[in-house]
Amino acid sequence: MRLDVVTIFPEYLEPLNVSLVGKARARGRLDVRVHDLRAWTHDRHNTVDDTPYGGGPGMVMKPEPWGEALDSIMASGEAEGLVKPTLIVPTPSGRPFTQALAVELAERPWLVFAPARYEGIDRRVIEEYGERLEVHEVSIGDYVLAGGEAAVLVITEAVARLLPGVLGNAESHRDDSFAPGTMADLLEGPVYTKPPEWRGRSIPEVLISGHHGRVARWRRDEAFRRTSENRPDLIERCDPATLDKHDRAL
Ligand SMILES: NC(=O)c1ccno1
Repeated sequence: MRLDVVTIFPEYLEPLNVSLVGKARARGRLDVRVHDLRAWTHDRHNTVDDTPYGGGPGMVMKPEPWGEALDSIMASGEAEGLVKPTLIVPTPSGRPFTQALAVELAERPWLVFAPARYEGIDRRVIEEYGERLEVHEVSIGDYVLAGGEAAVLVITEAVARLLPGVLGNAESHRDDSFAPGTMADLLEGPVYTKPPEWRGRSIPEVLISGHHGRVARWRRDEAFRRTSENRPDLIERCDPATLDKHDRAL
């Protein structure tokens, strides 16, 4: 997967050089290219924003630098044999970024991120590229950040960990919270490791029972309990047949 990020704060994306994403890049699973939007400005001040039409607070990101940047990046990808990227625009007014969308995006060969600053990007940029590309305006939560770069880090990690060969154990994301399938979209339950006793706290006996069926049942029940406590909305969403299927599989 190739992944391009256009930003006025390239240094904000330094974390993409470390940990899981950094290792994926080192293994050639991920080709990450960070671009400074100001490279596509032509005035002395490298201007990327201006006052909003209709008045109001703050500034809006100008369409010209974005248009030149996205056209240039698309041309570079096409020169490397890539067809068209999926454009991702992190914004508090986007649709929720979910594990299901992460799974969908992990199947794409090329993602381009357009994290905005200020009050956002001139709408005509989304309209222009929406006619040519698949565009996802996504929110990582019901809060407003100073810019979309933090959301790019979140989305990139959620997608990168799903790429083949990135997670050490290919099974690791099978039981992820929110992962469709065996845990029926329930939250992950509690996890434990050695030592068996810590500050007078022991681990659930079932986990050292050696009885895989009992362990699986315990984990499912704990996932159900934690989901009921923290995200009852997910229980409502659960398809009873899926839950039953999981029970039958235990
Ligand atoms: N909530 C978000 O995804 C977001 C992106 C930029 N600002 O907020």
